[in-house]
Amino acid sequence: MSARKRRGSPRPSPVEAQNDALQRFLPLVSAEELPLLLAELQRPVSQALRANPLKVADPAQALGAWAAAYGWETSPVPYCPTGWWVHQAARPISQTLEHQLGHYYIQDAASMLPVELFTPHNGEPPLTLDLAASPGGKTTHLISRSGDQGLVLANDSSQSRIHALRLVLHTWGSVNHAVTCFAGERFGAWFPETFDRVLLDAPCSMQNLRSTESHPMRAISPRERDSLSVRQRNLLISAFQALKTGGEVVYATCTLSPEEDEGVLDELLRRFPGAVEIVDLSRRLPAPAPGLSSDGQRDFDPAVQRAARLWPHRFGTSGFFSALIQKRAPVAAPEGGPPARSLTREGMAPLPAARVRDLALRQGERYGFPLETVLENCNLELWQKGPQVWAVPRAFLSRFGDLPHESIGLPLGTDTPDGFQPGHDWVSRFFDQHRSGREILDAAQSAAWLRGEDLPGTPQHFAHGEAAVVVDEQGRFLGLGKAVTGRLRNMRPRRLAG
Ligand SMILES: C[S@@+](CC[C@H](N)C(=O)[O-])C[C@H]1O[C@@H](n2cnc3c(N)ncnc32)[C@H](O)[C@@H]1O
Repeated sequence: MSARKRRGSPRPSPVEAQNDALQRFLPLVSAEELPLLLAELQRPVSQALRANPLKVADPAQALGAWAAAYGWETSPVPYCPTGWWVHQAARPISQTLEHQLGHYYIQDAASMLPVELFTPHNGEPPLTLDLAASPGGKTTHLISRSGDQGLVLANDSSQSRIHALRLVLHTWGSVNHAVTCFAGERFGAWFPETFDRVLLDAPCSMQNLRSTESHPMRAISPRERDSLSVRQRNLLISAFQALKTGGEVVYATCTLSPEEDEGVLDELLRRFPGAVEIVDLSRRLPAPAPGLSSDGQRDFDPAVQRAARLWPHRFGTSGFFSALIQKRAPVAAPEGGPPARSLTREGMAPLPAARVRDLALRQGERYGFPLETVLENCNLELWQKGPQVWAVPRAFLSRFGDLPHESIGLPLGTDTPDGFQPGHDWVSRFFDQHRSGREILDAAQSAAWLRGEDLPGTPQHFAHGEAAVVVDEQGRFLGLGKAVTGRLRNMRPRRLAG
């Protein structure tokens, strides 16, 4: 039991925690900016969303259509072309079909900055490591930025947060990713000089000056802060070692504590002199938001001012910190290879070529879906695990084939006694390419279907046990159905019931 509990003193409320943090940060804000910060903190922060270019061909056009349909008042997030604030909403942004389908992700606007900082790739699609990824908001952004080409290795050390990460990536429709669960500190030794991009969205004290219902601020002791900054430093060193020379690391936190922000960058610069280049972000942002030169007790390396410190009044966000770091020279890394467990030991086996051809033929005949072309364009192979068939990234197999993983790629579907049943997330991702085998529902039927009900009556165009792609009158994907005697059985995943 903690000393506080033994003494019976109550924990500071989120508002008290926010006030404490504000008092601590006040000396770091200039006299001219202070009134702006205080005024900003009186305003509620607007919700924001980021559109999914894997599923939405023209994000701006889609945003316009959603705004009209759901009564949203929006404005663009200036540094993220796929991001918008939603200031007013007749229908909440968390309660739409498009949200369920992964057409957009709800994300604080500050959190849209870090991934936008990576330089656009040209040539080979990038090999990306997301070192602390759960629940996966920024992982989806990394996947959008690479067009789901190359590979995103999404890692998080917390087993209890892996399920959420996997779900977010499957809903987003990503195929070229793998999920692992290791301490991020190990990657520098396991994979030195390997990745083109590394994102470290570090575990932090969340002293961001905005306490919301979903993310209440809590008080942090100096001891806790110190131990967090040691962890952040070790994670950033590991991220830097795992990066290829010439590659980029983005370091981000959702805290304004200098010990966890500029202080961590300062230590990286000292650790690897001559190898670390902190990129000047002043021209990359709509207005300057420089890092601090000092925390009041010690002066930092002047290079850390090139980072972005988002006091809430800069862009109307929560407090946030981000830096883009380039690797100019190789650095020493501890020795030690990664653990290995073959895919066969995981119960996975490559699908024989004849079975792939057969599946492709049936998918083509029934849904007009060009399976082999999609596998080729996305650089995927089909593997079987139990009754499930998975589309697995070749980039994972060739580089990390034996690395124990939590999941890789996306399920294409499942073998059932009634034949092959396509996977919901697969069809949702490649919906436009499933041109036939559709069942169109009217408005009343669609509403019932979305409540999880079956559709009464035997569907005409489907053999017994066959899967139908169910759409509404606007042509939106409502899930898959299975034709059985007397009804179309609702196969929407239970997680979407509501
Ligand atoms: C700020 S959150 C990441 C949020 C995520 N990037 C997103 O955008 O949705 C930090 C994450 O770091 C993870 N974490 C904490 N210590 C870690 C470590 N040593 N190695 C890897 N992950 C760690 C936590 O489990 C937590 O999920």
